[in-house]
Amino acid sequence: MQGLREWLVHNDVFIDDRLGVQRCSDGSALVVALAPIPPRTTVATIPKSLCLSHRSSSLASDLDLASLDDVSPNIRLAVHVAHEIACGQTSRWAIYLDHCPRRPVPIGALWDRDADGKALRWLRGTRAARELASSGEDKTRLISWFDAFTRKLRINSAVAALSVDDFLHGYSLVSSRAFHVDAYHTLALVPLADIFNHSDTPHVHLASDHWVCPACGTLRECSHDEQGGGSAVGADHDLTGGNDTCDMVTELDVFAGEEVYNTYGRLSNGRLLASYGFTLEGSEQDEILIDQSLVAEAVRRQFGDVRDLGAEARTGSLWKFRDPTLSYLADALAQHPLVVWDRDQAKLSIDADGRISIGFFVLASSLFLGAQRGSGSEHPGMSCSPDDPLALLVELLEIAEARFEASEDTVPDRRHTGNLEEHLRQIALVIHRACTAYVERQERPELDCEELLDMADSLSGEGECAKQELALRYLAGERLLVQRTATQWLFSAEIRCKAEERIDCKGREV
Ligand SMILES: C[S@@+](CC[C@H](N)C(=O)[O-])C[C@H]1O[C@@H](n2cnc3c(N)ncnc32)[C@H](O)[C@@H]1O
Repeated sequence: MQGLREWLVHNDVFIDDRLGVQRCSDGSALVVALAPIPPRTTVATIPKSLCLSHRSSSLASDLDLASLDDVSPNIRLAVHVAHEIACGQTSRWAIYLDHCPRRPVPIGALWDRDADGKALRWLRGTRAARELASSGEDKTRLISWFDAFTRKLRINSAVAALSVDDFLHGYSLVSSRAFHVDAYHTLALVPLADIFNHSDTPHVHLASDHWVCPACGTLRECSHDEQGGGSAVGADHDLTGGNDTCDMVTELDVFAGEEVYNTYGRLSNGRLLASYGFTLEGSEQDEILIDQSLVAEAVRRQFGDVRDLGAEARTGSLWKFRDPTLSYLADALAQHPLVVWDRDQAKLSIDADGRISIGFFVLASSLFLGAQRGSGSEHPGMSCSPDDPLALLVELLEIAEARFEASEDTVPDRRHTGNLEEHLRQIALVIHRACTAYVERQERPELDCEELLDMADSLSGEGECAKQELALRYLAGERLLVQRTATQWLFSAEIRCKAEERIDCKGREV
């Protein structure tokens, strides 16, 4: 890595002497601390002019690439990166690119529908599969986009010689290594910053002034200010001076000898797998998304109601809390063991601790809460009016917490909670049913986390096997979380009995 370090220093990169860059036996690289480093230390500064972006690459002013303005930043930068790699030693970034993976990084987005079919099957019905679908950029689509793009190029265009493999390689580097730098470069490869691995409790983060002139990249006043910051590239770029750097800044104490981790963002394992090709065990940022249709169907089956709750929730007519209510609910849920606050009321999710989002709980409770609105029915011992669904909701949450913490039917005194207890039992069963249905849509729903991990352990090797192993470990993590959530809601013996009446020992509905 000495050659890379020299190249970085030669290009005005500052690297704290306490940082070491190491190459591992598998060819990957990482950053270690050679001595203790306190928090709030700037351990590296990288001039933005050294970042490889669509603004700085040797194709920056190539008119052939004007059509790239309409594609995603990932695809656009992938073409520029692929071209720089193809330039070989004539590229300004040759030494840096030599230290990047030479073969495509196996990010989920590039898994092949045929060759990696088994691995992809293990992802069926998971958050990872959802991430792959939502980006709209899988291998098949990328290949057809590239085909169409290159067909429109002039024969002697600088990018006409690129192969689809070059492009996919570039795409995998961009997906797994690029950062959003600022309003001018947008997405870019940032040498050195991209050697840090990711953690959900990172030591460093990348700091960069985002609000530069989007037309020329300067931090200072410029002629584009009067024009309202145009998007055309001016001839008089000024990328020098000021704090025109990307800085790596510590946010924790770093101890001598430990690996120094960055953060790529608050990313779920599904997203990490799709965009970076790895997952974190026990990640605090993990989150599973549950389809509205699953919860709506569970409500329908539990309460025997035929209304299409999913549609109601989608149109926002079900529940919309206003600002003062939002903070009240957020406070009520600050320490709740089963439900977590989320400003996005439409989000139905399970967090890394197995807590469901408030949107999930509200949808699961919707028929009950909705039925109370204006019903005039009395709830013995209730401190809220039946016309006040918010108070009812908070009361339900309080009882759920008390029941869960006590794990038995002793507190709070049932006489004071009246028939709310019975409604809560129904809601708990809805949540349990929705979680079970989530697993039912996945591959081999009868297998638990341990069994999936045993299967992953039995696989070894590279390529397709490694992808299958990754997919199995990912699925095992999801299964553990969803089954834990489902079980958490069976907090009283009565609910357990009711759930057992309709599911077999493998969690399947009977
Ligand atoms: C920005 S690069 C980090 C540097 C990289 N290790 C290298 O060899 O240059 C991101 C890639 O590093 C790997 N990576 C990063 N963080 C990781 C982690 N916590 N566990 C496993 N792999 C990780 C993944 O392959 C990911 O696609």
